[in-house]
Amino acid sequence: MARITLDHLAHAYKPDPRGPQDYALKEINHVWDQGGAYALLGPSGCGKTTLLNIISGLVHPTRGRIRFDERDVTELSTEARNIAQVFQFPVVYDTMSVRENLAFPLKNRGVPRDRTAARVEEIAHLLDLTRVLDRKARNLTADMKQKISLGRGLVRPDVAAILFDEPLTVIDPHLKWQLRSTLKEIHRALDITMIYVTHDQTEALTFADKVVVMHDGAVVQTGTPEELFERPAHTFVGHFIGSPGMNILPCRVDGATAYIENEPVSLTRAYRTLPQGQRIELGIRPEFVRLQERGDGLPVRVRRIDDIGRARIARVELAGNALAASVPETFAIDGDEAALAFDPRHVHIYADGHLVAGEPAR
Ligand SMILES: Nc1ncnc2c1ncn2[C@@H]1O[C@H](COP(=O)(O)OP(=O)(O)OP(=O)(O)O)[C@@H](O)[C@H]1O
Repeated sequence: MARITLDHLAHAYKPDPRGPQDYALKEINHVWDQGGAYALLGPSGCGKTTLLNIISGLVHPTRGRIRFDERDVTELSTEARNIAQVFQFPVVYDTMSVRENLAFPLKNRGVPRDRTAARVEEIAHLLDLTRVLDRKARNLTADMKQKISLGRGLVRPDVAAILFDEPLTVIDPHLKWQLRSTLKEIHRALDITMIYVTHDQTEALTFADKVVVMHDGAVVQTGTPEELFERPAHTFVGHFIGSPGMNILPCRVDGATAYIENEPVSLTRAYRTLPQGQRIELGIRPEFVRLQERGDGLPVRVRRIDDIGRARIARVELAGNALAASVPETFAIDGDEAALAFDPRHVHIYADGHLVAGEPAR
């Protein structure tokens, strides 16, 4: 078990990288605490697998060091790093029984038989595999096989960390929810550092205590699910997390007021020194924008109202910008004219995509 430190780590697949555009992984400095449940979240091609492969030792980084506790492991093989990995597709021995599959990583390392047997029982119990322990893996479904792969990753108690790369890809949708919660419980029970790579925000937010969000080869925010929701550090995080994502609108800011075209929006923070020449935008999540009758608030045109089960979301147009807003249960629309009320505590200001802190408005 270990704390994993990434120290000025960067990677380019090209042999002679010149600018940031040549790096699949731009410089990252990060500490994965011992025992943490982390998700590495981002769209396809953002560099998640590259980073995971650097941690496991499958890829040697172009620059920087990687340490497990105080030990520099940058030059060590995967084997020597003592990392367990679970991939998208099951890695099981078809001719072996489930019990033999689970025992394999321990047998390989010379763990005594009685300890192996007890650990296999424990992991099988956590994954609900007890009743199939003596069946051959060959005859099981893809879901079950992936559970065995998970079990083989989890079975070694001494690993520095377990890395999961999109482990639920082959799992049947109705089982995914169940297995996500199971993995979370297993993390609590085993106290092992786990890093879970996914492009699926639901998987990341259910599994992880801390989520590392990547975009275009760079980490754009590391935070708890609440922090990512409440205070996205980058417009990409606002947009990528949430359903629908954050509304992001071009604006002009004067002290503690933002203007969308000429419509004023009050802010709880003041922005006296916004960077010159950068793209200034306002971000607010649909959950904090309320649709109401024309009168007070920003005038909008309602394009449509979607019922998304737990809420109604209005798609509206404000000064030529498309926005999503919450529709209160009691609100009934007449025609397409309405207004919006922004909760000022949840309005954020961004410069070239990055959150600007501002100061408390007086
Ligand atoms: N072996 C390789 N050689 C050259 N370029 C690569 C290699 N592996 C990945 N890349 C490139 O590096 C970038 C990051 O890829 P990576 O696989 O790390 O992203 P990802 O976020 O894991 O995406 P996905 O979920 O699709 O696997 C992409 O532009 C990809 O094309």
